[in-house]
Amino acid sequence: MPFISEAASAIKSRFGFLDQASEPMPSVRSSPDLFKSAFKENLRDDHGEGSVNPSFELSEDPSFWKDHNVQVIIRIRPLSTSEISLQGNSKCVRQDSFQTITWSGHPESRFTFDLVADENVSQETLFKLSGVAMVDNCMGGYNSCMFAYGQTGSGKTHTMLGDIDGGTGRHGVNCGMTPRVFEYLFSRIQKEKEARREEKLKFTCKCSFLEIYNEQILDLLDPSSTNLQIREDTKKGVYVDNLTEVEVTRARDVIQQLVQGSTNRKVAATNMNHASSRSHSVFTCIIESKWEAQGVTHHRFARLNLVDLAGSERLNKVKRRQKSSGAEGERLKEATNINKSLSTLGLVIMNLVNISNGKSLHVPYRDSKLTFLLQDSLGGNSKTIIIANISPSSCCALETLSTLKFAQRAKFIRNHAIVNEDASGDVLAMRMQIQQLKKEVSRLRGLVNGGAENHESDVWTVSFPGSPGSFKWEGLYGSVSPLISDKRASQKKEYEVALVGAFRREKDKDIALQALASENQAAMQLVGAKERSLVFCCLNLKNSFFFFYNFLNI
Ligand SMILES: Nc1ncnc2c1ncn2[C@@H]1O[C@H](COP(=O)(O)OP(=O)(O)OP(=O)(O)O)[C@@H](O)[C@H]1O
Repeated sequence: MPFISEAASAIKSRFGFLDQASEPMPSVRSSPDLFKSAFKENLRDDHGEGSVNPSFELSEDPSFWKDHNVQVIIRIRPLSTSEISLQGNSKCVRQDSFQTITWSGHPESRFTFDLVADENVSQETLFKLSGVAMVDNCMGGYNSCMFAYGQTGSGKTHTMLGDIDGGTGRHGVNCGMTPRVFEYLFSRIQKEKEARREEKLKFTCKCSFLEIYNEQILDLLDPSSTNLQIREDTKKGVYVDNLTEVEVTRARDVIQQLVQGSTNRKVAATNMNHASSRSHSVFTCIIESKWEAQGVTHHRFARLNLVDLAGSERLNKVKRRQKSSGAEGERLKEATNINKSLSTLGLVIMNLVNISNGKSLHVPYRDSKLTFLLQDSLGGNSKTIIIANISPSSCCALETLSTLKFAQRAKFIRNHAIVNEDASGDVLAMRMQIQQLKKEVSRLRGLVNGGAENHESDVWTVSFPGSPGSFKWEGLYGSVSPLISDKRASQKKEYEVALVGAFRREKDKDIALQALASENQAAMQLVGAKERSLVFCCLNLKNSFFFFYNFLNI
């Protein structure tokens, strides 16, 4: 499809892809391979042959998302030719294992993450390690978010979008996370629908695509709209007012939206002469499903956010470049806005970490559009993956250290993801559900009250909106080590979230039950009234009959 390939090249330039010819990435033959044998085949697929030597065992933990809601991955891109011409092959980082990386400046600093992916980790492998689980989480009803962080040119767009080949329907080696995620999402939807045909399982997926440029939200699927506003709603959560939502039923629809949105970004870029890196982009898909089981209709909902953040840049660099290019203050304004929103992001993360360590702090979500929009993904109801992209070159040592520090802090964020699910149905089925929910509540209560050690100084009481009563939480902030206290705090939070969800569902069921009961009562009254009017009619008829009978006899 010529449209797709034209637009694909538009995306590449709009999103800051450099032409491979002008900026070739040398292949690093001697670097270590991160993969377990399970991934070698994919690596061969992508690279044409198994040319890399494994040295780090990559251990994927299938139960990771059961115990965690935030995953932090470091992705190291290959050295670029310009970096090689500046500093040769000199690197500022050294990878020690599949989870640890050392920044080799002064002082030397070692960092541990959920995964460190070096320059040999293919797009496909990265997708298998993070994208697959993210889609699975969404299918399970969890809000999910992936965002790419890093300095300008560190590989964020390569990771999130890569090269799009919308025409053939097959992924190229450099195809990024987003197209792969949707390809997998729709294949899973198809399989689920086939496997659960008797439950009448139905899915609806709606996409939107926006950018935050100079603290203004622009709809990339409707270029005529400007400065859209963020709203908050108890039911919908945080959303952007008047943002175009397009229903999609297959991966190709999504790619079309990506292409369309990215082309709109390119037009803006041509007119305003700003590059892709000057805006944050957020591609969102809302996945809703509906099915029937035991007379109850279930609804499930999940929001998937894929975020390509603008790259940070030191302002003195921008000023220097501005002087040499003669560009007006626009570039500086962009860079200032980007740095401001990224530092708000950093502050939000720092405060969230301090809160999870027991401090009481305000989280400045509303200080930037980015953090306001992503507040559920940061410390809220979401399972979140942060891919921090870095350049290994010594000439980016300070930027790389700053990204590693950011990622390190982000590792301590505690999110509280819950399954977004609801059910409605007939009275009997709902009664059964209430019974089950009551059992769930008493089980959770037992866990909360019985699971913790008894620290008398730490007894406190919590009550939830709509809950039948309050419950006691004992022994949280006693003389325990910060690590244990942290674990307990997070467990407690999880129980709290589960309880709130259970109480909310129980309350909803009670309300629905009451509504049905009053409907029933009204129906009974109606029947009563009908019966009375029928008796009245019969009496009238009888009287009339006797009247005519007597009349005729006369
Ligand atoms: N893992 C990788 N393997 C091969 N090439 C890569 C990798 N990561 C990035 N690149 C290349 O590096 C260049 C810069 O990457 P990219 O445009 O993705 O950076 P970015 O972080 O999005 O930059 P910006 O913030 O300016 O938008 C591109 O040519 C891209 O193809």
